[in-house]
Amino acid sequence: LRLFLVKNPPNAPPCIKGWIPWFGAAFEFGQAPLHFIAQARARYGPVFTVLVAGKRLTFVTDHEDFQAFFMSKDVNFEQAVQEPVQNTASISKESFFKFHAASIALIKGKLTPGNTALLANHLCEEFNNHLENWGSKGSGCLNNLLRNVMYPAVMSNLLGKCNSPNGPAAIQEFVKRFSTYDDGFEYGSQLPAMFLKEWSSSKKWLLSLLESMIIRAVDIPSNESRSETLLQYLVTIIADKFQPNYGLLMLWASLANAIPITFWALAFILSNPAIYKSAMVQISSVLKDRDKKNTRVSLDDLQEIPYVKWCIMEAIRLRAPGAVTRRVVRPFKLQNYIIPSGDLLMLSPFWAHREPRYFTDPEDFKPERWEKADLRKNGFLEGFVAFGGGKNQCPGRWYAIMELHLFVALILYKFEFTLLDQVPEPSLLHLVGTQQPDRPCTVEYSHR
Ligand code: HEM
Repeated sequence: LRLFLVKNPPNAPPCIKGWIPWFGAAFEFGQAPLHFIAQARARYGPVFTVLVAGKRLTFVTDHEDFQAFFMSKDVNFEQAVQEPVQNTASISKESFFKFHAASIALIKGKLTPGNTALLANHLCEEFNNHLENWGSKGSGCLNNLLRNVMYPAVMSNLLGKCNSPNGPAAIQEFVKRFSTYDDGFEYGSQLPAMFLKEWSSSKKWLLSLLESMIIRAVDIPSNESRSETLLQYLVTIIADKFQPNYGLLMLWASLANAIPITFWALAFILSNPAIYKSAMVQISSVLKDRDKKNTRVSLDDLQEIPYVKWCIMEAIRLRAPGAVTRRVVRPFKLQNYIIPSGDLLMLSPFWAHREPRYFTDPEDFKPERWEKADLRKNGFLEGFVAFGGGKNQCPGRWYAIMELHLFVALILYKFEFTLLDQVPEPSLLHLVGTQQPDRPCTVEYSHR
C-alpha cells in the first residue's frame, strides 16, 4: 500500500492520499475499497481519513466508538445521503429535507414486527406461486433464479399485486433494469449521469414504472385490495412531484440488500453438509406433511425452525454492508482527535463483524453463535451492526428477517439442490449495501 499522509487540520486523524498524486487514494479505493479499509486501519490506527476525489472520508473502526457514531448530535444522516439521493433518485434537496423524515417514520411504523407478521401469509403465497414456475427440475445461476422469484413476490407484497411484474417477459425485463440500476447505484451516487449511460436509462425506465404504479395504486378502490400497501401510504406523505422518486428509493432499499443475502444464506447452507442437515432436520420435522406445491408456512412454524434464522443472521453478519455513513455537522471529538465539520464519517459493518473480540473465528459461517442472541425478543448479538443504528437504523429490518427466514425454509422444503460451482467470494468492489457474489454460481434443482 503506497500511500502518504497529507496536510490536515490540527488534532484531526491521519489523512491519507494515494501514491499517484493525480489519482489520489481513489485509485486503490476504487479498485477494492473494502480491502483498502483493512490495510489503512492496520497502518494508521482505528480512526483515519481518506481523501478521495476531493472528499474527506473519515473511518471509525473501533467498536468502542460506534455508540458515538450512531448517537452523537454532531453527526447527521440526512446531510450525508442527500447528494447521493439526488444523484440516484433525482429528488431535489428541498424535497428531501422536507419529506425524508416523515417518509422513514411511515415505513418504520408500517414494518414493525407486529405489522410485518400481517404480511407473512400473502408473501408465502407469492413465493409459492413464483417457485412453482420453476417446474419439476432445472438448473441455472442461483442469484438469477432467486431474483426472478423474490423481486416480483416482494413487490406484490409491498406495492400491491397490480404493481408486480406479471408473466415471465415482464419479470425478466424488470430484473434486467433493476440489476443494472443496482449494480451502478454506488457509482451513480457519486458521478454525473453523463458517465453512466446504461445506468441512467435504467433509472429513467424505473422512474416511469413507479409513476404508473402510483397511478394504479391510487386508482384501486380500497375495498378491492387486501389492505393499503406501503406504496399507497407513502404517496399520502409526499406532497410534491417526487412521489415516484421516493417510491424508487423504497423499492431499491427493499430489494437491494435482502436478496443477495438470501443467495449467501443458501450458498453457505448448501456447501456445508452438516449445516444443511441440521437445517433440514428442523424444516422436515415442522413442515413434514405439508402440500409441496402450495406450502403454507406460518410465523408459528418459523418459531420452531430457529436454526434457519441463525443461518440468515450469520449470512447477514458475514456479508454485511461495506459502510454506513454520517456527515459531521459540528467538530466531533473521538478518541484524541477532533474530526472537522464537513467530513463524511464512515463505519464498516463488514469489517466490524470480523473483529474476533466480538465474533470468534470471524470468517467462519457458524449459525450456532446466534443461539446466544435473544432473537425471539428481537435482540441481536453484541457488535452486530448490519442494520446501522440510532434513529436511522434500517426501518425494514424486521421485514427482511421474516422474509428471508420464510423464503429459505420454504425453498429448502420444496426443492432439492446441488451446487455445481464453488461458492463465489464477495466482490469487495462496493461500499454501499450488502456484498454481491464475484461470479455466477450454478445449481441444479428438483422439486421434492
Ligand atoms: C438484510 C437486509 C437488509 C440490510 C442488511 C439493510 C441494511 C440497511 C442499512 C445499513 C441502512 C442504513 C442504516 C444507517 O445508516 O444507520 C438501511 C437503511 C434503509 N433500509 Fe435497510 N437493510 C435491509 C433490508 C431492508 C428492507 C427489506 C427494507 C424495506 C422493506 C429496507 C428499507 C430501508 C430503508 C427505507 C432505509 C433508509 C432509512 C433512512 O433513510 O433513514 N431495508 N438498511
